[in-house]
Amino acid sequence: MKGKVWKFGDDIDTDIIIPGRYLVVTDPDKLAKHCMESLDSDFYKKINKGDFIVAGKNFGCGSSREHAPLALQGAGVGAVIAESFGRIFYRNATNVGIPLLEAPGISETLDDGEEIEIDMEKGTIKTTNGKEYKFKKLPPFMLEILDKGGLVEYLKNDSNK
Ligand SMILES: CC(C)[C@@](O)(CC(=O)O)C(=O)O
Repeated sequence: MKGKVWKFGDDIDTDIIIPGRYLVVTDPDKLAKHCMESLDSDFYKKINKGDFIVAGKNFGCGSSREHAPLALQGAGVGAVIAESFGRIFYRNATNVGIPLLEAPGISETLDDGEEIEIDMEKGTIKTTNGKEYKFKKLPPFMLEILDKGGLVEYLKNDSNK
C-alpha cells in the first residue's frame, strides 16, 4: 500500500473522527464529508484514496460508535498507524476492514505529508527517502478479515466453504 501521511496527535477520540451530531448518518460517503472536521474542515477534500493517518497514543478513544471507522473508510483512509488505539475502536475498524497498525515511536519517525509504502506481510513501513520502520505484524486471521473487506464478508465467505 502506498500513500501520503496525514499526521495527528494523541487522544484523537471518536468525536473528533466523526462528531456525534452526524450519528444519524450511516452512509460512509456522507460521513466522510465530516471526518476529522474539527481539526481540518477540508480533510476529506484533501485526502487521496489510500492515504494514511499517522497518530499518537489512544487513537479512536471515547466511544463505541462504528461511525468513526466508517467515516475514515468513506474518506479513503487506507490504514491508520498509531502509537496505540482505543480498544473498542480497534475492533470496530477491523470489523469494517480498515487496517490499524500499532507502531510505538511512529510519531517521531514519520512527518506530515511524507509518502510511505506499507508491506502488511513483512510488517514494514518505508519512506521515499529510505527510512524503514517495523510494526507489529497482524496475525494471519486478521489479515484474512481485512483481505475480505471486514468481518461480515469474512464470515459470509467462511460459511460458503
Ligand atoms: C450511543 C452512542 C451515541 C454513543 O454514546 C455510544 C458510546 O458512547 O459508546 C456514542 O457516543 O457513540
